[in-house]
Amino acid sequence: MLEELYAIRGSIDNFDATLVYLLAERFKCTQRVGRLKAEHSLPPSDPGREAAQIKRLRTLAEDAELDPAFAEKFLNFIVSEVIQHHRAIAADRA
Ligand SMILES: C=C(O[C@@H]1C=C(C(=O)O)C=C[C@H]1O)C(=O)O
Repeated sequence: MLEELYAIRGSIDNFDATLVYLLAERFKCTQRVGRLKAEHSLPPSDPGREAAQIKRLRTLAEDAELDPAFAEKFLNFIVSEVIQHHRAIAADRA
């Protein structure tokens, strides 16, 4: 039993590592978007884009048998952090 538990935990650790790498790459992209927005005086957030992302992710989550409410909450958590970064980038340029 313990052998199986440790094996499963090994996989969980690998998944967590990929999440960190995925998030790091995503934040590199959003930082670039933040710099572009600041250069062109665009607002930090884009509610229309966010609504489209939520709709898409909820469908993907359903297909993947992941709770769509959780997928939405998770995206919102990340996007609010991104918007704070964009505000900081814009403030640095002001
Ligand atoms: C990255 C952007 O800025 C914000 C952050 C988003 C995100 O993290 O996906 C999406 C929309 C924006 O509110 C963008 O406009 O594309």
